[in-house]
Amino acid sequence: MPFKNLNDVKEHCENLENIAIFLGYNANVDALKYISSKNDLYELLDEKNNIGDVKIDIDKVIENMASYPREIKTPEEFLARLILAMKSGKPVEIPLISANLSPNFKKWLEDLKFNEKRIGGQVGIIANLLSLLNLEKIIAYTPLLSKKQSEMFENKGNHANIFYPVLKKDGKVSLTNINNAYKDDETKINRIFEYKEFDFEFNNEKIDIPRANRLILASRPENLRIDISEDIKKELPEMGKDIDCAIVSGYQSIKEKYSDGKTDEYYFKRAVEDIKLLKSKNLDLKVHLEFASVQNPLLRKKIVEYLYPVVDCAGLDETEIANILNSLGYSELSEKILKDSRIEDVIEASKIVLEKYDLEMIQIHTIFYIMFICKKIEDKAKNDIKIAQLKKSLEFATILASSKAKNGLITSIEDLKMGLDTPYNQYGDLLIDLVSNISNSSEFTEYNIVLVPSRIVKNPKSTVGLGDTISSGAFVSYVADLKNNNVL
Ligand SMILES: Nc1ncnc2c1ncn2[C@@H]1O[C@H](COP(=O)(O)O)[C@@H](O)[C@H]1O
Ligand SMILES: O=P(O)(O)OC[C@H]1O[C@](O)(COP(=O)(O)O)[C@@H](O)[C@@H]1O
Ligand SMILES: [Mg+2]
Repeated sequence: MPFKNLNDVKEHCENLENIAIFLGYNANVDALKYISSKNDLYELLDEKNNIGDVKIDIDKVIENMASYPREIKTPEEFLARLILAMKSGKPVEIPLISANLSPNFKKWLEDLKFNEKRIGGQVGIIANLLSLLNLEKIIAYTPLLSKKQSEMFENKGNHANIFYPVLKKDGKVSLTNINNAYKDDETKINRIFEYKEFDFEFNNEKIDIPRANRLILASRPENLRIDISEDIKKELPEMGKDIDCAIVSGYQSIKEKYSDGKTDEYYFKRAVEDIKLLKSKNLDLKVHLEFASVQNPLLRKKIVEYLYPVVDCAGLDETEIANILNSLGYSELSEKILKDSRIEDVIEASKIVLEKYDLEMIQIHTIFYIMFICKKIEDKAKNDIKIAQLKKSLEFATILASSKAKNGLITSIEDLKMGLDTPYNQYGDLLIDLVSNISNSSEFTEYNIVLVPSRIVKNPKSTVGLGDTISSGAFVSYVADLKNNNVL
């Protein structure tokens, strides 16, 4: 066990303090609605509750559960997807295109009471986490930065360490404290439905929610473009020189077509350029891509095909790897993962993706484990050290996740005691044995498969952002090992 007590965790955090990172592209405000009991759910379904003066048509909810709408335009479509999500206990994210919403759904959403607001989006969540872990420098880039949004970035380290690139009047770009860098932009608000484990009845069926989880209704503002303006873009090579790593994400917001005629291809090509520019003067720069749920299979495939070839590491959850496999034509394997969640299938899927795009490493997080898969180093002694380091990075990530699950937020390094005190889940030993058997099979002789069981919090305060927390914690620890002792 690499971390026996909080001091060991603190010591590990100190290794991260000389790391500088670039984060792009998505931050938003998450408005959270807690669904903690069947009564909270029945209230949403109640025909007479009239949220926004809207009468819910339960027959339509039932019809929509069968048709599984991928885009949501009405309250009944939303409630159908919510019940399906609760039935599965799996993470779900669905885009909301404001222009397409029915007037009823707009009124319903406006009238719905949310419990709290927090920073969201991969960039938002990761910037705040890495700030309190005292990283040297965090360049957090997001195209929209309203005043409200900029204030939600918390410079919590022992020095202000979250910066935003600002174009000055003299034409130079200056890295400015993000709290002072806001523009006249709109605030992007996502609605998060956090449900707990409980059972309920719907349409004469008893549904037992297997796991607390979240459904995200992700806004897609028309003027949000996943892009960096030319003035800032030209500075990327210099920025890249001064950082050790980057985490990119947010491509799930890219649309097939925009009102000005631009297309997804345009933005994907520019996104590839950004990564190449960041790496152009720093060949050691490591780039991690954090995946998210993408409902459109064509766009999902394009994210993978454009971007995986230019990044080093990929982070994703079990549903996301299954969906990628589906887009790449492996529908049978994808179905198996979605249905049975077998680790053997997840490992096979990861190997397919790792090899196809020549990635250095894949990190998968599921409810029961977090796992790295990467190529072995030939020298056995060095490889053993590498395995120990990778394991430590994953341990650190599970501690971060379970601290956040317990408390909703991580407010200081001291909070990590909560995660440290949470035991591994009950399948931990079994999973370690399974992975050890798979690692020893002839198919995996060239690979390290390193797994750490999750520390599941039974009644999590919230679950949104846990994946981002895990991925950034594991990746930054990996980069710190590369930088600080060069064994990997
Ligand atoms: N209740 C939980 N306790 C600890 N860790 C958890 C809990 N629920 C989820 N997790 C971890 O977070 C990721 C979620 O990743 P997403 O990218 O947000 O889907 C999950 O895989 C678990 O490892
Ligand atoms: O797709 P969008 O609109 O950028 O939003 C991403 C969403 O994913 C999150 O970043 C959370 O992701 P995870 O739960 O996978 O860590 C939310 O905070 C945010 O609402
Ligand atoms: Mg995620």
